[in-house]
Amino acid sequence: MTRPLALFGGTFDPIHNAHLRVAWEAAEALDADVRLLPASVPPHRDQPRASAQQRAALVRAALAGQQRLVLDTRELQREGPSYTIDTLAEVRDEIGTERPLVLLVGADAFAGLTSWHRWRELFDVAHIGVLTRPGHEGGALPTELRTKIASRRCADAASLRESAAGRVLPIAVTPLEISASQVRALLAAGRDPRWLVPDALFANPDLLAPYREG
Ligand SMILES: Nc1ncnc2c1ncn2[C@@H]1O[C@H](COP(=O)(O)OP(=O)(O)OP(=O)(O)O)[C@@H](O)[C@H]1O
Ligand SMILES: O=C(O)c1ccc[n+]([C@@H]2O[C@H](COP(=O)([O-])O)[C@@H](O)[C@H]2O)c1
Repeated sequence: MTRPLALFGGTFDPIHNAHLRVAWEAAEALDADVRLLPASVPPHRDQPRASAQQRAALVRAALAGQQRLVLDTRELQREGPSYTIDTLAEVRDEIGTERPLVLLVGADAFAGLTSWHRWRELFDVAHIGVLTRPGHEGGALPTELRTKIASRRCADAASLRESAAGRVLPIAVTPLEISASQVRALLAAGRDPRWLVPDALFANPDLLAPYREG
């Protein structure tokens, strides 16, 4: 089996240090390349403060200087809600049927999986890596989701190399209690989110401007 490819989608409004650190730790844990995919029109939430192009520019700036985490802008090319099943299907077509593909989601996002568009099909196309997140430990999952994953759970990254899709792996990452909501609130209040977001986001004043405007 070849090395897995991992996809980490998000609204990234804006990207922050927890996104970066957990994606990095997942890349290490899985020995995978990780692509970060800003959603153009995120399903199931209010529309973001910054445009898709602005959020992608923030991700691009945040990732400068390293190669392991890569920006993938494919969701910006599609009309309508950025459904993850469509993204996975596109990537699966590109990489072929054999390579392990891993969808990375935070524990909070995973708990809401049964509300996602064609959620059951996600397991046909990819594995799911569930990243721990402070404040989202151990809550009961919906019964349907528990049933779906009962026989799919695995305990180590090596298991994800045995097939192309269909397993669920919990990935314990450094607990970092940072959220994009917190960063937006600081900026809206005229405060400085330094060291909650990468320094690169301050290099160009335009990057964080959408969050500072009244
Ligand atoms: N601190 C964190 N630890 C682990 N996973 C996280 C963390 N922050 C975000 N994620 C995960 O990153 C993905 C993208 O999250 P998103 O862009 O919505 O950020 P957020 O901080 O949750 O934003 P918001 O506060 O606007 O809801 C989701 O799968 C989410 O669960
Ligand atoms: O496909 C769906 O129906 C779906 C519903 C909710 C969230 N998602 C995806 O999950 C990822 C995290 O979402 P969010 O809202 O926490 O940024 C992001 O890539 C979203 O596009 C996808």
